[in-house]
Amino acid sequence: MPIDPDFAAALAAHKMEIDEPIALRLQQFAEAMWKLNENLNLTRHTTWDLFVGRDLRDCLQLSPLIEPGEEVLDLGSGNGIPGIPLAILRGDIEVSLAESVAKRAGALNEIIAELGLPVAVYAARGEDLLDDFRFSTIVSRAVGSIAKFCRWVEPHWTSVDRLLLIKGPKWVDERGEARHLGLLATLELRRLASYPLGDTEESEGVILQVMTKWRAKQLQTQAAEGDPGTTPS
Ligand SMILES: C[S@@+](CC[C@H](N)C(=O)[O-])C[C@H]1O[C@@H](n2cnc3c(N)ncnc32)[C@H](O)[C@@H]1O
Repeated sequence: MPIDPDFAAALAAHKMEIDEPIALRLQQFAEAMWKLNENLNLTRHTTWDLFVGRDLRDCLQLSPLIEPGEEVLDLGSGNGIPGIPLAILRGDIEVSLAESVAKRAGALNEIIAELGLPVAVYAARGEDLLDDFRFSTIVSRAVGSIAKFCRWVEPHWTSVDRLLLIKGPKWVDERGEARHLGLLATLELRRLASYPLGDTEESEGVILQVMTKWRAKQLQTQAAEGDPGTTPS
């Protein structure tokens, strides 16, 4: 299968250089997802320009923030973003997807099978999985506010090291809300990446890392002692 010229043009327009074998896998993902979208309402990003400029941009910003060997859960995977592109971009990590709507989880399973990716799909609420499984990082986009995530994960911080949340410009308001509700008192929130979204000049995407202050301190101590630990700070 050759690279779709419109996909190649969108990558060039957004100044993204991706090795051809990886680009072909990403193309296969987008096409499989769009096919299922006709019945399942998985995405409104149905052009190569939106797929590259929004979806892929977020995934390419997220990818380098994850360490080799990490076990990553995409919570609220929906159309598979960011989890599936992440699994394509990073063969050195283990990706699982959680999607609470059974039909969408079924669609994710179909896409995973078509791409032959070693990714587990759970038709479940992501936070409930933390009763039985452990992940080093939960990644998520467009699922809930910072406050919502703090509440979901609050009883489960022994089952996850950190959250990496992809957010748009409203993240500052969300942080204010979470602070106001006292939900960040024992947590450290850091902005690890910010990048233009291209909608307007001011429109910015960010990747926020949330972890317990206790865990952040532990990682700092490990770094000072020359032990890389399991997740970066
Ligand atoms: C707006 S979609 C976002 C899909 C994708 N992450 C993206 O960025 O395009 C949100 C998805 O999260 C799912 N969802 C919401 N809360 C969830 C939870 N606690 N656990 C698992 N899935 C959840 C919804 O069913 C929906 O499919």
